[in-house]
Amino acid sequence: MGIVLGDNRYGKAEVRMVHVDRSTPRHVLTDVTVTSQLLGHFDETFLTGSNASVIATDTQKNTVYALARTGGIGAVEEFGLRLARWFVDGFDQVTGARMEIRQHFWDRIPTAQGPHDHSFVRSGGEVRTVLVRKDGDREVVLSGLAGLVVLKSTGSEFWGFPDAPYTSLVETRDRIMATEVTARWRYTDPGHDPATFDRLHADVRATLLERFATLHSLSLQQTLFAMGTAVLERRPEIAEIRMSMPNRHHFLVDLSPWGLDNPNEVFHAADRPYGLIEAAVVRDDVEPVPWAWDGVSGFV
Ligand SMILES: O=c1[nH]c(=O)c2[nH]c(=O)[nH]c2[nH]1
Repeated sequence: MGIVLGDNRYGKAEVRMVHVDRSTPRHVLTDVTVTSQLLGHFDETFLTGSNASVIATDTQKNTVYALARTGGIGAVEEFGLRLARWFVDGFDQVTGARMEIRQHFWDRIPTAQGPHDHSFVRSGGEVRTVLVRKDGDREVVLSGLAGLVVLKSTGSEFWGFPDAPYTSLVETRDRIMATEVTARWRYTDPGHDPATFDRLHADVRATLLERFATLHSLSLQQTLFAMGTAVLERRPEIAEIRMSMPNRHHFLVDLSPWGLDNPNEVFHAADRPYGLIEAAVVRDDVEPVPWAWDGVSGFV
C-alpha cells in the first residue's frame, strides 16, 4: 500500500484590502477580503520541499494589491476573474485558481450638507446598549452603542510626535482614519419616557457620526474628544460620555518594488495590533457617579 498526495491547493487567505478611488473629491471606497489559492503542478513542494514552481503566497498577496492599483477593483466578480486569469494564463505550472472575495459595505455618513464625500459608516454589526443601575432610590441609566465602525478616506493627519527611542512611524498629512466606536453616556435625569430615550439615542448617534465626518483630524484622540464634546454641547440631558475607539490602522501598500506608485489608493486594513484610545468627556459642574460605572467591562 502506497501513500500519495491527494487534492491540494495553496495561497494567501484573507487579504484585507481597502481601495480608495480618489479621482473626484467624492471618494469611492471598496473594501474586500480576498483569499487567493492556486492549483496545478505543485506536487514537488509537498513531496520533496522543492519550491521551484511555487508562486509564493506572499506574491499572491502582492498581486491582489497590484491589480487593484493598476485596474481598480470594480465588481468583485470581475476582480476575481482578473486575478484568476493573471495566474492561470501567466504561469505554465498553474492550471487552476480559486479566488474568494467578500465585500464589506460602507454608507456615506449623513451630515447637514448631505451624504459626506469621504467619511463612511459600515453597514450592519452595530448594537444599541443600555446599562441600568439602581441603588436604593438612586437610578442611573447608561445608554450606549457598540460596533459603530467609521472611516475617513482623507481629512486625517498624524504628525508632530516626539522622536522617542524606537520610533519608526513616519509623519503623515493624509491618512485613512478608521475606528469602531464603543460609547456609553449617562443621563443627568434618568426618568425619560420611551420616545425620549429613542430620540436621545438617535440624536447622540447622529452627532457622533457628524462630528467624526466633518472634523479635520490631527489625531484620533482629538477626534474622540470633539465627538464627546459635540454630544454634551447638543444634549443638556447628558452628564458625561465615555468612549473607547480602537485605531483600525490602514497601511499604504508599498508597490514601488514593482514600479507602481500608490497615491493613497490601495491600503492594507490591519486587524492587530491596534491603537486604543479611550476617554471620558464630562461636564465639570455635574456630580460624578462612579458606582454607575462599576463592573463595566473595559473602559466603557
Ligand atoms: O491618531 C493617532 N494617535 C496616536 O496616538 C497614534 N500613535 C500612532 O502610532 N498612530 C497614532 N494615531
